Amino acid sequence: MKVQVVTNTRDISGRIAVTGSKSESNRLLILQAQFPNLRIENLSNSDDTQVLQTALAGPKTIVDIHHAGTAMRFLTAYLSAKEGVEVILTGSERMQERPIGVLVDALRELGAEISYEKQEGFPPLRIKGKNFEKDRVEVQANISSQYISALMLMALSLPRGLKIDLEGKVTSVPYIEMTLQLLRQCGITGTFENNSISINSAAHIDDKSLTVESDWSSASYFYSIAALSNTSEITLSSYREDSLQGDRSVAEIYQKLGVKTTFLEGEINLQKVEMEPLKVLELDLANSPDLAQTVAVTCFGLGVELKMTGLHTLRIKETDRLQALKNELEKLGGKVEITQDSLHLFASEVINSGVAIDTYNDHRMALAFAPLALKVPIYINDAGVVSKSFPEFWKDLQKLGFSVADSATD
Ligand SMILES: O=C(O)C1=C[C@@H](OP(=O)(O)O)[C@@H](O)[C@H](O)C1
Ligand SMILES: C=C(OP(=O)(O)O)C(=O)O
Repeated sequence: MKVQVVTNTRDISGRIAVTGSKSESNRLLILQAQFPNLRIENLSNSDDTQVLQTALAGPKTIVDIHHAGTAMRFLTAYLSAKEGVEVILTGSERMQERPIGVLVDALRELGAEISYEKQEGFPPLRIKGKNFEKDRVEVQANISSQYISALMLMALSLPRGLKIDLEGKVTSVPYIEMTLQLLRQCGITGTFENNSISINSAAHIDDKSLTVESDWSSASYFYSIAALSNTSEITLSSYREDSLQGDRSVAEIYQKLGVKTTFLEGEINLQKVEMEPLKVLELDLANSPDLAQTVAVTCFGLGVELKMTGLHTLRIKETDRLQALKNELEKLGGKVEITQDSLHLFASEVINSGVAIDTYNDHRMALAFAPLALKVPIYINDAGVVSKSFPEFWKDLQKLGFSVADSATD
């Protein structure tokens, strides 16, 4: 479905309840599979969480996790350490291009029986569950933190727990810290110090109910709306100042772009404030890669030059996000230079109107470009992609006064 997004007002107000964090939800589901006395509140309603729930619901011979990176990586470790399991773990065409060799090598080192069904280093995988006896492994940490979180979530099932030594520059660190904090909230002990992680064995946990905080990556699109508006009074729930999510850094980033965040009881309020216009924004997003698209589009809309680094993981996500951003921002009239790990957007005053944005099977392309409707009418191709993380997004935009119309023509 292609949609046209427009808005007649640039004064945006409203109240939105955002779904639970998909990162927290998917970690807690893997823990719940091991400890059924764990209760989870405010679980994400994203596709990525639903496919993981379905995969964990009962034994299957083929598990298809579609586009969900966390589900693919977490299940690979979880299933390979489960004696008696025999399964083929697969995903979408794109998932079959997203590397998993680093995780498979680490698991094989521990005693796993995993083979590649098609291309070496990529899904689909044939997994035969085993009891692991080793308690120490080395893993390359500069490609995806999901490999490390996957090992941590499985580690507690090993008889002596697991020590994981991280090699190279560790990327997306807050996601590793989130995994450790959630383990601790369940009563499982562990440490993460000096590139070394230790997780202790746990056979059971006390009855526990944990509430997932709403998704800060999803909140970023409302920050972009606030920044591109004339005035904004947007309230989002349920958020807290002591979040486990690294993307909470969106609040500090958008402060520089004129958005003030006020933490209220379980909510945040986003207000556009008057400030001297920013000329250049420089950011290292190695800890918050999922914010890259949001920030790039906001800066383009505001005519701010943007120099982003730390983007080495973007090329192996739902699409090559660096190339996709360059393609679509240039269709709108922007000038963008990319390298393997950086993006430079030049300040521009012109925004082409009525452009149809391609989304490349990537939810964040649709989510990030839609707020630009505050500047020019815009079309979003394959608008349904948002359901990977944020199924309610188009309805929520309408609540804020945007018109989102099915554009069946052309
Ligand atoms: O562990 C997680 O929940 C995630 C880790 C990050 O991936 P990388 O570690 O591959 O950068 C992030 O981009 C992804 O959306 C979710
Ligand atoms: C990269 C993402 O997800 P995943 O890697 O879990 O597919 C994302 O949601 O932006």
